[in-house]
Parts: sequence; C-alpha cells; structure tokens
Amino acid sequence: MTESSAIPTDEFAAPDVPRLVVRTTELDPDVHAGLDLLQTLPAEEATAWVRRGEGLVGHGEAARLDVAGPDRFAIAVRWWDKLAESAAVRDEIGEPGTGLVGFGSFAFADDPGHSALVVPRVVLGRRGDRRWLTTISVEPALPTVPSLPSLFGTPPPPERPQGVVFADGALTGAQWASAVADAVRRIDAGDLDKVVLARDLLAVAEKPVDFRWPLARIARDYPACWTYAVRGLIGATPEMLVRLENGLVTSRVLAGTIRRTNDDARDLALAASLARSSKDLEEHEYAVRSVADSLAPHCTSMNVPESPFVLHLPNVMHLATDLAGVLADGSSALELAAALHPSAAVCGTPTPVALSLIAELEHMDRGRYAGPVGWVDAAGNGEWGIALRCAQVDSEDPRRLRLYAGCGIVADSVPESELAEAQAKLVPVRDALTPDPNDTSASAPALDQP
Ligand SMILES: C=C(O[C@H]1C=CC=C(C(=O)O)[C@@H]1O)C(=O)O
Repeated sequence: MTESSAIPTDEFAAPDVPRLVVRTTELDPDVHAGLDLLQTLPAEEATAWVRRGEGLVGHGEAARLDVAGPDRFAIAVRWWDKLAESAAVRDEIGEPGTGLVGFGSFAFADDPGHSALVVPRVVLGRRGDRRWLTTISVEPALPTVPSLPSLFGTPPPPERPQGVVFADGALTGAQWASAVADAVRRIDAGDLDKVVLARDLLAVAEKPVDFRWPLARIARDYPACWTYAVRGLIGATPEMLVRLENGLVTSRVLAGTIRRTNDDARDLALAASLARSSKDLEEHEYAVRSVADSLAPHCTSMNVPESPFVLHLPNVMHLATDLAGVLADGSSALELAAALHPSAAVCGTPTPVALSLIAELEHMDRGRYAGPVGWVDAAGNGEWGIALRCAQVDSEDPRRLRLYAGCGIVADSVPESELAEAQAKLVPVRDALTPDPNDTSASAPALDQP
C-alpha cells in the first residue's frame, strides 16, 4: 500500500503526510559480505543510487509525492520536512543514508515539470564495510514489509532486452546540428554566453524492457558514475550536483568534453589538448561559476579550484572541478539541489535566456533528464546528481525508452563536432540496451565487487 500524495493547491504548501514508522538495523558483515545492492532489486517499484557497490537501493513504496510545475522543489522540501518531523525512527547506525530516506527525481523544466519523491518500504544500504536494512511502514497499518529472507535471495534475473532498434527523437541529427548553429549565431549576436542543447533518441524493444538489465550493465561498465533508478528513469551520471554529509558540502562540476578513441596513448594526448582547449575551458568556467555562485549563500570556507582536472570515462573525457564548502545555514541536500538547479552544465549563462532558448530550439520536453536525481535523509544529508546518460522507460509501453544527451554550446562550438559529442554521450545507455559481444549469458551481468 503506497500513501501517494497529489499536487497541493496551496502555493508551497505540502500535502498531508502519513506518519511513518522507520527502523534501521545493521546487517552482519560476515553473513552479508557478498550483498550486491543492485542484484536485490525487484522488477517493479525499485529505486537505486549506487556507485562501486556502495549506496542505497529501495524496494516498494511506503509514501510518494508526485509534484509538478515551478514550485516542485519548494513543495517537495516541505513534504520531506513534514514526513521527517512526524516519523517514528529507530536507527541503530545514525549515519548518512540510514533511518528515513527518500529517493527523488526532478524535472529539468518548470512546465510540465513532473517530478517525484519516493519513500521505499525497504532500503538496503552499504557504506564501506557497513551494511544495513531499513524498513518503513505507514502507521497505523501493520508493518507488512517483505519478509527478510526474500530480500536476500536473488530475485529471478532480468531478461536481456531483445531486438532493440533506435530512431531519432524530436530532431534528426542534421536538424539538431542546425539548432546548434542557430545557438552559436545567438551567442555571436550577444544574446547569451552559453547554452546546453540536448537531443533525444527513441529505443524500441520487441518486449517490455526490464530496467534491471541495462542498469546492471551500465553500473558494471561505468564504475566512476553514480547509477540511479527512480520511477522509470535509469542511468549512470558522472556529475554530482551536490552531496551533503554531516555539514560538508561537495559538488563535482563537469563541462567540456572530448571523445575517447580506444587508443590509450592517443587518449592521453587528447586529454592534454582538452585541458588546454580555450573553448572547453570557457564552457567549463560558466558551469563552475554557476555552482559556486549558487552555493555561496549556503556555505562558508568554499574551496573552488582554479583549474579543472580531466575525468576519464570509458566513452568520453570531461573537464571536471570538485568544489567543497562548509554548510552555514542548515539547508538539506534537497534544498541545496533546488538552489543549484539548473546549473550551467545543463542550462547555460545567463540562466533565463538559456532556458528560453532551450525551449525554442530543442523541440522536446526533457522530462527528468538533466534534473536533480538522488536521495535525502531525515537529517538532511543526501546526494543529488544531475540525471545525465539516462533513459526514461515509457510507463504506458515499457518496450519504449527515450534516451537523452546534451552539449554545452559556446561561441566557438562547431555543430558537427557537437553532434558527434552527443552521440558519444548516448553510448553508455545504447550499449546497455544492445547485446554485449563478450557476454554469452542470458541473464544480467554481475557487478564486480570493489
Ligand atoms: C548535458 C550533458 O553533459 C554535461 C556534462 C558534462 C559535459 C558536458 C559538455 O561538455 O557539454 C555537459 O555540460 C549530457 O551528458 O547530456
């Protein structure tokens, strides 16, 4: 039974919340040493936030907020605060991610802006050597959580997606490249400095896609990324919008990209050229500035490195900057994510001009792509990534998925190169939906334990 809350009519008011009964217990590390969080996931009502085997997965839904529009973050913050205040919690660990936890995924744009915050019925977590189980039930209902043995048995493995074909989404490649050229003209005319333009791709399989297959594959192939699943949005993002852990705020900003070649020596030379590319450094600087400016009112002792490093992923390399600060105002991770969205890594500079150019040139609704995705706990700790390198499973027809990728456009951008960059960013999810030539098994790939 899920307590689902509809969008409230009062501005910024949160809907009534159920009173939740929450219990976290530590799992015996000897008994559960091999616990693979993603492999426990059920096919329905599953949520995940996992990197290198650590993180959180959720089973079922004890409560959910569906929210839309420009006030989606403010309403979600209120709902979360009310839930956390009224919950009865017994937490024998008391670390970030234990006790009451909600997983969320927010739309990029205000309109229509459909977003969700989900409190699972069961959360399994792992941080270092510690593993825990949290059960959440709605008072006064009986705590009908799934029986524990059923959680630790491996659920039937997901089937490999069959016969997936890909097609252009809103725009063909050529149309999208021409939209990039339009954006460059607008930048040259002085309307704005940077805009991030995205495109979508449709994937259609012969049978409904079990999201757990691509999720396991992408987690295996992109271990440096945060693998996530919230209400049909799945992916592995390399970009941490904000993490809040016991008062320490960190963020990993990415912008500026070069494709990899499968030749290590060549890739090293390309990484060096990326680190010197004035076009990419400019694109990166806007993104870092936007995050630093949005965090500044909430933090003291901010550390913003002067120059980026190069983050190597299997498909691309990015300019990356890790920012850190000390929380000064008691904001929760969810409030910080709301303050940071949309950063110039996914929108542009100045933000309002970039937002309206995106609406004009992309010809699609980004949905929850490029919005914050992650989790928050009752103490306000949490991790919110930017939902990149993702696919949205169609809730009405799960044979269909929409994939998204975007590129930062500045004055020196070349449309054909941006199109190639967008294709490279689609590779992780595309590959995860197509047969792996090295894998002869019919079931989901096992994850390497760190
Ligand atoms: C918007 C995306 O990437 C962002 C993050 C890293 C590098 C980016 C770039 O170089 O354009 C983008 O700012 C995407 O992957 O869809």
